[in-house]
Amino acid sequence: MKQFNGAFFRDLWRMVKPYWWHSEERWVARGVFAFIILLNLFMVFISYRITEWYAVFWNALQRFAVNAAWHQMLIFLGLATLYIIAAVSQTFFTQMLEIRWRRWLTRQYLDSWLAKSTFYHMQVLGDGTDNPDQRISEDLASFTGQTLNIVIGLLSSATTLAAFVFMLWNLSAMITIPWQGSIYTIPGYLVWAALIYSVLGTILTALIGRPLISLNFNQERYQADFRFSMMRLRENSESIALYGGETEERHHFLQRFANVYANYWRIIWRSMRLNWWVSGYGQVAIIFPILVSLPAYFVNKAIGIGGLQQIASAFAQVQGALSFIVSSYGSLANWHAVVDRLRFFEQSMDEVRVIRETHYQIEHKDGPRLIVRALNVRLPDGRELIHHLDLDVRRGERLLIMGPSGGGKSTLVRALAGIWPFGEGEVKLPRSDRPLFLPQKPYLPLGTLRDVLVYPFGVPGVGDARLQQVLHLVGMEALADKLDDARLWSHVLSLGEQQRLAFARILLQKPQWVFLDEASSALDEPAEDALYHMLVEELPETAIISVGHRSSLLRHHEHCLHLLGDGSWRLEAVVHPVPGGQQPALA
Ligand SMILES: Nc1ncnc2c1ncn2[C@@H]1O[C@H](COP(=O)(O)OP(=O)(O)OP(=O)(O)O)[C@@H](O)[C@H]1O
Repeated sequence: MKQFNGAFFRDLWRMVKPYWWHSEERWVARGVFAFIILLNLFMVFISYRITEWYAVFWNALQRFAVNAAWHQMLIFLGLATLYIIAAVSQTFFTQMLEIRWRRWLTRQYLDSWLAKSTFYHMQVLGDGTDNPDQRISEDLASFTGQTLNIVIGLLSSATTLAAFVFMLWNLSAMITIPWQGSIYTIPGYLVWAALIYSVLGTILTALIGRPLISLNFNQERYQADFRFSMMRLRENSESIALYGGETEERHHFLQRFANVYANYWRIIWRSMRLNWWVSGYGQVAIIFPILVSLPAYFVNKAIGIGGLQQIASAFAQVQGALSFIVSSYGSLANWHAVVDRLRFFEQSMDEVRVIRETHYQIEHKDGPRLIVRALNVRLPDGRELIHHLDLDVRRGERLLIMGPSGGGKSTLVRALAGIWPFGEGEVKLPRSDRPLFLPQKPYLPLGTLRDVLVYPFGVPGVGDARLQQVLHLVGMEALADKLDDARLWSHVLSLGEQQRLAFARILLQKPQWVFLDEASSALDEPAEDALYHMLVEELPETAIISVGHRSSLLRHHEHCLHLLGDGSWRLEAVVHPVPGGQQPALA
């Protein structure tokens, strides 16, 4: 069992406070919560009245008082109607509060996760947070739902318990026990009987059922493992089919399913033991309150059938309230785990923020062109990839970055884009220009081909004719009539075709600055050549900064930055020969 210590409650408070104390929705939330508590108190009051009603109604039946019995029927109808209205409203308002709280938290978490590329930095730093998507989609739902249910459930059980303990205490005065010629009254006799019976019963239920908590927890884990293994097959279907790895994969799936199967049998056996006990205990609960009240009924005839019914009903209420409190430890353990996971996720985001603020000394400023001054690019462990880089690129100029594999070319592009958090120096770029950064593997969002083409900024007012023209320019005219097809484009198109679409994006967005990180590496040389030609022709004002390995790219660039792999670098002008002459060379 997890510890409900100071640290846990501090964590919980940090998660609860922003919505209930600072958010713009706090007054609505508090109002709805107060109303739910009022409804709860009202329901306890009605239950109390119904329990009293038992006595009056059954006594009327015992006396054969027809009119009184009918009258009591009408009273019951009124009480039951009120109870139903309160119960339905309580569920409605609780669910409303839950979804509003969840919406608010989801927005907060999404904002923190997406802000300043935190999602990317968490991955770069390998901070150990598994599945942030699950934290946001599932854990936030569990957190809001469970927190409200636990708080409201415990409050309502405590008031029920107090009300019916009070009732049983008063009824106890009527019960006298004859013993060796004298008559005794035990103060609160029924209360003690109810408490001892319910507490013992619920503790035993809890002890027998306790292993089910970890068994159910494991079951979820095994199921998730099983599902995840199949998801990997879906993601890597082509490679697995090419390798012919089906037998191996089947073996893995069945191995994982074996865990699901074995654990489920443990659940079956444990549930059976629990059911023996719960059914027996439930049956005895019907007779036990009557049994302890019989002396009062038979010996001194202080209570009638009605009194017995009232006692039985009050007993059931006390038992229900106590068993909620005792057995809620199961949901409490689950709730604790959810709070831990969310706090861990929050802390990871905070840590990334701190690291970014302390390590990120690459200043990004507004400037007339791309100006890089004294830029050191580092790895997360502080190792220097590029030392003291100075660079100046004007609009319309084209720079090629070359160097050995692992020399830091992509990392430099990341640093220029402002998403690489390690290093120091200064990068200036005109703030009003929206630069476009294209990685080697283009990201194709889910949606229609039109959505894919205008990602990420959108192109207001662009018509089909323009989209088709652009597709034609990048050699993808075959897709011209598929603008509204919604497919998993990243799976349908080859890497080269995806890179062509990325070039189409440049033509549509017309950025002033384009950074191409091996963005044409999957194309053959003539195709790459044609795309670069077209780019220069269509967007002569745009600066192009490319990363590439092929020397054939030199002919499209005016300067070449060589990263030498040891941190040093060399900037050279590309000498373009007269048409028809040899390949371009470096000065
Ligand atoms: N998140 C990271 N954590 C640690 N090291 C990293 C991380 N990302 C990149 N590196 C390291 O930084 C170095 C430079 O990587 P980068 O991708 O910039 O090289 P590159 O010059 O673009 O290589 P290639 O030509 O193969 O694409 C590599 O040694 C790589 O392992």
